[in-house]
Amino acid sequence: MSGSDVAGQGEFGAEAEVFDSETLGSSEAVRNFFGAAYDGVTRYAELLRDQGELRGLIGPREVPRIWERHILNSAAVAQYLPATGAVADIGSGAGLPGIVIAVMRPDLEVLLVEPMERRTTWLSEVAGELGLTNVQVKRGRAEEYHDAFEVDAVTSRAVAPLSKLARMSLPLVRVGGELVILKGRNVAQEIEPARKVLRKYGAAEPEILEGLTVEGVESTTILRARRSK
Ligand SMILES: C[S@@+](CC[C@H](N)C(=O)[O-])C[C@H]1O[C@@H](n2cnc3c(N)ncnc32)[C@H](O)[C@@H]1O
Repeated sequence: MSGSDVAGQGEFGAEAEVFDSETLGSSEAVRNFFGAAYDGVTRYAELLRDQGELRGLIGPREVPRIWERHILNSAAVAQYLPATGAVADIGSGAGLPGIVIAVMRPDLEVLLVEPMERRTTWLSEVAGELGLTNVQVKRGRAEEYHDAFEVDAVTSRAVAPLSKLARMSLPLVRVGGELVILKGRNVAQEIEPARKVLRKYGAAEPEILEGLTVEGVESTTILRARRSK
């Protein structure tokens, strides 16, 4: 994986403060936040820490900040997902946010859409290791599934600018469903260039939603757009 496509290099969360990931991951606030999902999320963080760099899933700089920039960041999206139904995470890569969602929301069916075999192998192994019976790994580009399935929500992080992401993802969202994507702080700038494609696929005006703050770690912004027709 080249440096440029390694997730989490400057896009998410605050750069200034560096937390000790192990300490953060075992803190009371993080335990309380995840509740019943804590053990599963912790196991996933350990797998990423031990194998993520070796398997080309995350860059070396990300290993000490897995909790801060990846787990907590991904967790922010869970609160905005529907109560039940199916969610497709487009471009799951190492499993962010898809695996975190699957652990936190066992009531949701989670489809992990990822074209690279090396990464789908990893995703299937992680799902097996964590005993996630609500995960399906779909190897391929999102566009290849446009006529294959529809879901209640599509999630995505660090895959493409909104205009491109909307084109690849909205055809997978059922009418009444939502695109719920993790974005950097400058997300508002992506809306104008995406308006035409959002209209084409019947998406309502996007909302910009707050992420979350746990133990002083601020996660990134979330953009949500409902498909109204
Ligand atoms: C920078 S990585 C981000 C991975 C993960 N979402 C994260 O935040 O760590 C982008 C991922 O999107 C995948 N991808 C690129 N184009 C795609 C497409 N058209 N459909 C689905 N996945 C795609 C890549 O293979 C890669 O795993």
